[in-house]
Parts: sequence; C-alpha cells; structure tokens
Amino acid sequence: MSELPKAPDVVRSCYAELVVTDLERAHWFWVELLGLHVQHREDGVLCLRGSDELTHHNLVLREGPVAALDHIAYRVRTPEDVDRAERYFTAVGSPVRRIPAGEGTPGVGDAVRVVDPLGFPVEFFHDISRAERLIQRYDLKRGARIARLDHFNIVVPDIPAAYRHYEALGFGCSETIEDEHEMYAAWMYRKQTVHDVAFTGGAGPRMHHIGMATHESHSVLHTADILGSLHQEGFIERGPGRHGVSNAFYVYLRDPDGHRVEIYTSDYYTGDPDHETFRWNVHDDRRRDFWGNAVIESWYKEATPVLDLAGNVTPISESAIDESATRVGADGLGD
Ligand SMILES: O=S(=O)(O)c1ccc(O)c(O)c1
Ligand SMILES: [Fe+2]
Repeated sequence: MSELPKAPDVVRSCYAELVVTDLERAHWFWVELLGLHVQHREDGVLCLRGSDELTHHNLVLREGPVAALDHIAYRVRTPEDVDRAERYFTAVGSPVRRIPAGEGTPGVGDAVRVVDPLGFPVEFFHDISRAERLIQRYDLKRGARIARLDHFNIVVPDIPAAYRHYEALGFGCSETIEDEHEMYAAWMYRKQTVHDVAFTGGAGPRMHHIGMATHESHSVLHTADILGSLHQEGFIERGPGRHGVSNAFYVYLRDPDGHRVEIYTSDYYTGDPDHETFRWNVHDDRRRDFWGNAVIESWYKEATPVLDLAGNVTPISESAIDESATRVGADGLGD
C-alpha cells in the first residue's frame, strides 16, 4: 500500500454544529440556561461560545427538520493543514468537500469537510474570526459558566478502528477501559488535556455528547441547582459526579432535542512526550464514576444521529460488544 500523505496537524477540538428542531427552545437551553454567549445570529442559525473562547464559536445551532450532528470541527495549525486534510482524507477514500471562506459556517474561513473512515462528518479549518475577550467578564458569566468546548464523544461500533484512525492523525491516548480481550472505550488528545475525542462503544456512527468545560466544580453543581429551581430537573441525565476516567467532575444534560452535553471540569495535564496511557479494567466499578454510582442505561444506549455531506442521516451499524451488558458491579447492569 503506497505511503499516505502527511496527516493534518490538529490543534484541538473546536466546535460542533448541531441541527435543532426549534431554535428558540434551543436558545433557552444553551443561552438562557447554560449561559453560552451569542457571537452571531442569522436566520435559523445561532453561533455560541464559552467565556474563554477567543474565536467565533464553540457551538453552532442550525434549525432543521431532524435533530442531528451536522459536523464536528477540529482547528488545524496552519492554512496548509487544510490542504493536507484534503489530500489525506482523499487518499483514505473519504468523501471530501472543500468549503471556501464565506460559503460554510459563519465565521469560519477556508475549510474542508469529510466523512471520515468511522462515518462521522468532520471539518478541518484554520482561519476563523476572532472574538472579544470575555475571560474576565465575570459580569457576563451565567448558568454553567462555560469556558470552552473541551471534547467530542462519539459512538462507534469498532473501538480499535476508531483508536487506529485517530492514532494515525497523531492523537495521544490518555485513558482506556479494557479487559483481557476487548477495548471498550478510549480517550484521545491533541491539546494537552485528557481528550479532544473519546469513543463510546455502540451502534454508530452517532454523536454521544459534546463536553463543555467550566472552571469550577461548583458551576457543575450550580447547573443542577438551577434546573431544580426551574422544575426542569428532567434535563439532567447523569450525575453530578466524579469520573474515574479523566478525574473530571461532571453532570450530563439532554437538550430539548435530546442532544447530550456534559458540563465538565478538573481533568489533568497530558503534555509530556512520554505520557503513559492509564488503563481501567471494565470490571472496576469506579471507572465511570469514582464513587461507584451506577451509569443510567440511557447514557449507554441513546445518542444523536449524524449527517453525511449531503445532509442525509447516516445509517448505523450495530456494535459487536456492549459494555453495559458486562457485569460491572455498581452499574448493576447486565445479567
Ligand atoms: O464516564 S467516564 O468516567 O468514562 C468519562 C470520562 C470522561 C468523559 O469526558 C466522559 O464523558 C466520561
Ligand atoms: Fe465527556
């Protein structure tokens, strides 16, 4: 097999574009409740960001008929890395579309969108509009006090294949969940924290969640308290709690369309060149919640469909393994 072209130099997970069926309802959830800042609004589109984000957005909400992931987007180091992405994904046989500045997502410059070998719609871009520095605008920080997008979690039927794909893109691996036969989950990074992307085993391709970072664990708790006060606690799916993997403090919410978002804080540095992968055993019931709390079934089973480059929902394939069916003590799931 001839040598593949050089992979693009990914800097970080930067934004996700989600299709929502009611933009006003989504505005209530993501802006009025969670406190994301509106950077741009046009007919049927909202561009939102966290307080630390210095570029145009971390989340784009676009109104449409079917709730789905339009694409996830990685920022690459140079404009030339957009060309590299086009060459690389063409060489691996992916559908590829070049999107000139001004013809794609508002604020984003020259980009390339692909359907990657795992079936996910992914954009690689470098140029993006700068945004006002809100890092110390405490007067504008509300709700979950979200700082930035931290990671994507994707549902894949073949975890080792996902691992190999992202390893080929130069991602490191911070943690895994394994047993002597299988890899059940993995967390992989380009920025020097626990992950930019993580894989949950299951029928896919589907989006499991987007992880939004906040600086303080009390902001995670405050998010849950706000929902309780509003009698909207039904939007809480899992947590608050402390993860085993990543050590992060977290709460998972489902938005009005069922898109899952994790409010996430306090993971750790992974930037040394000899950083070693920490491997959890799938039978360790502290791996997903350090205090041993059960993981609700819907967290393993429900996820968001993804679109192809033509905007059609991508069919999913079933997974050969099912972590939630593995007897894992505190989860209480399985036989
Ligand atoms: O539940 S896990 O501890 O495996 C976990 C760790 C980090 C995450 O970002 C996550 O979504 C889930
Ligand atoms: Fe997460």
